[in-house]
Amino acid sequence: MQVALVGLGVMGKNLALNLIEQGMTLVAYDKNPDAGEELLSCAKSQGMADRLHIVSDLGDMVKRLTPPRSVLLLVPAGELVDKVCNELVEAGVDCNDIIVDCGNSNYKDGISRKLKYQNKFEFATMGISGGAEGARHGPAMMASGSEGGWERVEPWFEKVAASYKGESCFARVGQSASGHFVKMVHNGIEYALMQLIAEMYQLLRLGTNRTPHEVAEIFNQWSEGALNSYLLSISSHILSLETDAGEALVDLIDNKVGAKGTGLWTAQNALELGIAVPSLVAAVQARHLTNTADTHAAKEMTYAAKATTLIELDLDELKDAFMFASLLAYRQGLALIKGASRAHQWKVDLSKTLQTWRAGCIIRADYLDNIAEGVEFIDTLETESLALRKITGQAMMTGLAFPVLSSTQTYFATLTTPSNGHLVQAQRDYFGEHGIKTRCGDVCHLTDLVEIDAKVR
Ligand SMILES: O=C(O)[C@H](O)[C@@H](O)[C@H](O)[C@H](O)COP(=O)(O)O
Repeated sequence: MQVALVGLGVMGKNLALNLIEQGMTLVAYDKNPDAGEELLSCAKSQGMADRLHIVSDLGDMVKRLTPPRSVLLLVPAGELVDKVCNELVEAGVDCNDIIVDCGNSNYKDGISRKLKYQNKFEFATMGISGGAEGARHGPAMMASGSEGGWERVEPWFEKVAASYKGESCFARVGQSASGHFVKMVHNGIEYALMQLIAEMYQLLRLGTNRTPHEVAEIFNQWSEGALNSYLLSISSHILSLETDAGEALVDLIDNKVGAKGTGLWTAQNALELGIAVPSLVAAVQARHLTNTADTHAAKEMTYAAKATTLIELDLDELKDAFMFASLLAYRQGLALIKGASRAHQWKVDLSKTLQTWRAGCIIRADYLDNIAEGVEFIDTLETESLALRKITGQAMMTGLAFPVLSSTQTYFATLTTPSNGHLVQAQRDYFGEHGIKTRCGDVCHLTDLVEIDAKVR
């Protein structure tokens, strides 16, 4: 099986070695010739160079591929994807060929590209998760589209991808560009879980005066149980790392957090679709806040450092609260995928989606076993929901910031306690006559129910 790959950055280079290792013959290209050289020497050192052909331009790539061709793109999201697609068209790809955009592209670009290239070649989208390690040894692959080209490459990707309990973590999750939407939401959940773990660390370290090492120990214990997850394990490892001088590695790192866009898109699309994912949105804004100090606005807002308060914490309660909040982050993400699939008629298969998240990806976690049975069980977790409420209250008393923990508690409380929406509706009708709906279902105005002599001016 011959396949081509454009883009030999961190993900591209590692996926290339994985594809070759799985028996594919690979034609690879990167506009930076050093990237090709580096891949070739890696392949040589692993005795796999015979199935690798580095080409110096896309024209040569197309010539070397036996039709029908399969080309994977792992280039930065944006106009570069179109530049490569157009060059491949000039080089001779045709309607029998499939080009799969595997980068973190915005799904909206995926939708427009499917239309744009429909008479030139099959354009398909696939989200790949797992970082360098995942790409090399088995990533999660969230593909989409029902075109003929997939049947040709699917058996190979099922081998290249991670597997969980004998099942591949490659799947076509739905129609159109839903593969990129699902990967985007994967990253939105990733943001929330990373921030939640950082908040647990902050609460333990500054709220109870523990060292990074002691926090690493606690996370380690949690990883031995149902809370085992990739992000918790790497956080425990990071917190245990020290310099030769005995300094905690984390204390050498600046607090400003980067972001490449998928988290932001998740928040934007949720707001556009009117689907509440407060934990995922809070995680995006938490990153923005770490960069606020540099913004002009901050220069006008000088907040003197505030003292924090130490608290006593029940570690079992903290663990239950963390578990519950983590489950609710997935729940919000799955609700967003469901809502978008309905809005775009993508027929996204949530169980296939969850299967792709079982191994290889960044948000892989043992408790996905439970979620795969359906998220309803979350409502039965009384002890954990009480723990989240209690821990959130205690955390607030420290004076430290817990944007994801608190927004997750609020999300659950909003879904499980009486709403205050009736007053907000009354306010809207009072000043804007926007109308209200009574509990009996009648649509009217306040003045249809009571006499209002004089409104507040
Ligand atoms: O699933 C993955 O393998 C990662 O999510 C990967 O896609 C990348 O590391 C993120 O895009 C980083 O995103 P930020 O730069 O926005 O944190």
